Amino acid sequence: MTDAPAFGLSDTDLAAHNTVFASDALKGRVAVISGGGGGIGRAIAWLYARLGASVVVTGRKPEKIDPLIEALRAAGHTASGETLDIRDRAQVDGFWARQWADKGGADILVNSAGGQFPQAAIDFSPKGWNAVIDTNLNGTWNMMQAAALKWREFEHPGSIVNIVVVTTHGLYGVAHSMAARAGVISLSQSVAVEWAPYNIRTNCIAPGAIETEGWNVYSPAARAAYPKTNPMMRVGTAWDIAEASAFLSAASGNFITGEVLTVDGGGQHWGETWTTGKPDYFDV
Ligand SMILES: CCC/C=C/C(=O)SCCNC(=O)CCNC(=O)[C@H](O)C(C)(C)COP(=O)([O-])OP(=O)([O-])OC[C@H]1O[C@@H](n2cnc3c(N)ncnc32)[C@H](O)[C@@H]1OP(=O)([O-])[O-]
Ligand SMILES: NC(=O)C1=CN([C@@H]2O[C@H](COP(=O)(O)OP(=O)(O)OC[C@H]3O[C@@H](n4cnc5c(N)ncnc54)[C@H](OP(=O)(O)O)[C@@H]3O)[C@@H](O)[C@H]2O)C=CC1
Repeated sequence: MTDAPAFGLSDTDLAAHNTVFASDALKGRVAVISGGGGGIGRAIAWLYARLGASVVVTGRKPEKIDPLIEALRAAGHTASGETLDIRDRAQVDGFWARQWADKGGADILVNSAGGQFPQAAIDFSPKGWNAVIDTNLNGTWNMMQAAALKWREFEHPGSIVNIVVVTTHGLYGVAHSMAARAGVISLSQSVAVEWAPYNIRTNCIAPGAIETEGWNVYSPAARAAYPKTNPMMRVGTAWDIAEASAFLSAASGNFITGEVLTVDGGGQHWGETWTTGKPDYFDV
């Protein structure tokens, strides 16, 4: 079990957390979750499995994925996984080919793989910029297109949820990620139309400050300010995102496509998040 993470919910928490959904809300569905070993992806894997889905978790590090699969199976759920770098198109295509050839295809894709490092934009190195764009924009696209090609080939309906960030207001020190995620949102809105004839829905979730192990890249001072970045004056949990994602993936989302569901405690309307710490210039 990947228990007792430094930040966020443990497998024990996720196995027992209350849910508003019926236990068969995703019965018989196969859900692929990229970044499934991370904080939000792991919560999504637990919730979807508990709602009856067979979950397939992917990520680069087997040490994050393997214990999760073991824990899900020990709890009686159907789970499998593969190591996969979403930036590597050949790996992505190979994964989707195997998923359809040997593992029963897929109905749902959740792209939770992603991330960035906090730095003032003026100091970005070309390599750092490219790493974040490649991960969040190209990597997400690789997974989306590879999934959609299979859904078109097999004339099978599909649903995609992309986990992005709030790009409209108030998140600073991660301009590379803002650029990439704005790209993912626009892309998702475009293909929501283009792929509607294939019965593929594409939506995004924009989380606010959600306490997960992904917060390790932020300084203690930056993290300490996160609860005050929204009018609810607290941070959210990975479960908040998992339930929003389930809403979009399950039948409750059947008439929703091209949407961005913001789950940020109202932070898009009030508050600001400085991942690098707030510069004195703005501290008036
Ligand atoms: C509430 C707040 C909002 C929260 C939002 C969240 O999403 S939270 C949760 C989200 N979770 C996460 O965000 C997960 C954590 N994030 C990551 O894993 C990475 O940021 C990644 C997504 C870019 C992966 O990149 P990768 O696999 O390629 O890893 P790599 O290590 O090889 O880096 C490549 C290059 O990037 C550069 N560079 C990297 N770090 C720094 C830095 N601190 N400083 C400066 N530059 C940095 C550097 O150029 C480096 O190359 P070098 O110079 O070393 O040869
Ligand atoms: N937590 C928060 O406050 C917020 C999070 N988000 C976004 O939500 C998503 C999930 O975040 P969260 O769970 O908190 O972060 P985590 O860092 O816990 O999880 C992200 C996961 O993505 C995986 N990943 C990163 N790069 C790649 C890659 N190239 N190929 C495959 N997998 C990759 C990592 O797995 P591995 O290391 O094994 O590759 C990691 O487990 C991210 O996109 C994040 O930016 C958005 C807003 C706020």
